[in-house]
Amino acid sequence: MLDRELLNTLPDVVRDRVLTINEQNRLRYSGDDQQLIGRIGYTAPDPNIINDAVTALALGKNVLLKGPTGSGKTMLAELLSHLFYQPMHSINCSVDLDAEALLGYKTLTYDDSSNAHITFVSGPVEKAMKHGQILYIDEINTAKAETLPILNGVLDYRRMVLNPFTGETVRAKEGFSVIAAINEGYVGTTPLNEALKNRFVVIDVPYLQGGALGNMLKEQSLLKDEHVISQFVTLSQDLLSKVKEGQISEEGASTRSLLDACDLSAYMPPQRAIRRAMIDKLEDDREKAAVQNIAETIFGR
Ligand SMILES: Nc1ncnc2c1ncn2[C@@H]1O[C@H](COP(=O)(O)OP(=O)(O)OP(=O)(O)O)[C@@H](O)[C@H]1O
Repeated sequence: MLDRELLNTLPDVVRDRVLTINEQNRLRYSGDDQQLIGRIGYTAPDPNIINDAVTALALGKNVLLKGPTGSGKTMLAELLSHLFYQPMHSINCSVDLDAEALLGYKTLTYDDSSNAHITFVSGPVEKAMKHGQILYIDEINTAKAETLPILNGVLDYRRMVLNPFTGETVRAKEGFSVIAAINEGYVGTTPLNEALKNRFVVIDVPYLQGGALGNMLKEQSLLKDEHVISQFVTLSQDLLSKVKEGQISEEGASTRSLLDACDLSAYMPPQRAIRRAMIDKLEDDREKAAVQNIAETIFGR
């Protein structure tokens, strides 16, 4: 079901467009494809995030979600897939990502008479293009610079790619769209090449804060004590101030880690939960001490 409350936050023209695409896709997709349709779960720190991402996609733009680790970029991509009722094919980039991981690979198959055939198994880029569906490219800035140019033609007005393994020129069917995510400045990432970045509309995805964070923690975490949840919201706020002052790195204030700490706190004292889920992940001793101090101020020793 579409989330009516969420849809009502969108301007009329955008909402109508989403409803039309959603309805058309509902009639098109069944079975396997339905399993690739994302879930509702993302809470936006600012309603313009969803509004602008939906608008850009409805206009056929590529969307680049930019934000720190665990800020909900994948969840937002899933929500967009859900809103458009459009299956989503995902690629998790890394330095090992190669053309085969994007486009597909050849393999040997056997028919009923045990005769061997070489068949091509489509990768996520080819599948999303041929079916006119969503391609989600996670951590696009961890891929090797040599691999990404394959995507240039896919991302611009041509919407096509030459598959070197089959010799086929693949053209995207209507409805094909691309959502990518980057985590700028994180270890192991490189700044995204300008030509590639130029092909996207950029949406910033910051960490949730305040009341919206409290509601999300209430909904998603195992912790049900409202007072302790509000203490975690304060912890997050104080951590983000330290991030702004440059005392701790952005991932020290990750919503994902905060959620883990809340879950653990349902079964152990918050201080220990914070150490396991947040402090011990950090490399730098000064950062560890800074988080520890904040936690002690809020939860006591
Ligand atoms: N705004 C949010 N709304 C709902 N859940 C959130 C939000 N932000 C973070 N979360 C929670 O944190 C977890 C991590 O979110 P997600 O995997 O989408 O982050 P990400 O930005 O894609 O992370 P990474 O950059 O590490 O891939 C989710 O499973 C979800 O439970």
